[in-house]
Amino acid sequence: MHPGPDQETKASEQFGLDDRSLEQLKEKAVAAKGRAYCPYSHFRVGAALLSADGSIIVGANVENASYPVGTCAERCALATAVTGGHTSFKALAVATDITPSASPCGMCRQFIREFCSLEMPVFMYDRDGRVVVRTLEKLLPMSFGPEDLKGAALESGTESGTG
Ligand SMILES: O=c1ccn([C@H]2C[C@H](O)[C@@H](CO)O2)c(=O)[nH]1
Ligand SMILES: [Zn+2]
Repeated sequence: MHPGPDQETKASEQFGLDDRSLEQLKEKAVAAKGRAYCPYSHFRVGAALLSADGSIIVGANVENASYPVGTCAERCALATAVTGGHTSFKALAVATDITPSASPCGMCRQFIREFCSLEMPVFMYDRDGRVVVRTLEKLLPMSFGPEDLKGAALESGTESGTG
């Protein structure tokens, strides 16, 4: 079976997204892939975030001569979105040139967890535009997030953060 547009439509319905927004999100993730700076791995990744206000913020992987310093497309997009004032997100799309599609690395999953709900869908597009979609909860089960720290602060009476 070819999991093409049919599966996308189902996913958009399942997650309450309109088809047009999802199509734009995919197009922008694929376009962002073209902006990747990856002279070391030659592995292009594009990411696009759908903000609650309907705008789309993109990112791509940006590598470095000191290899570990490079950053992934997902964290690039999120940092850009957050510093642009976006605090709530409806979906994330990631695009690569491989098949089957790649999924966000562990570091990115935790980074996404900080700002996005566990129900948020992550659409992963392969080189042919085929998509696999999973919720953040599915990608990062039993996760640790901001509310866990709040619980600790309340218990010890240090919620002001001043010690
Ligand atoms: O989901 C992923 C996986 C990898 N990369 C980047 C990191 C590095 O620049 C290159 C190879 O790992 O791909 C991403 O941006 N996102
Ligand atoms: Zn990553």
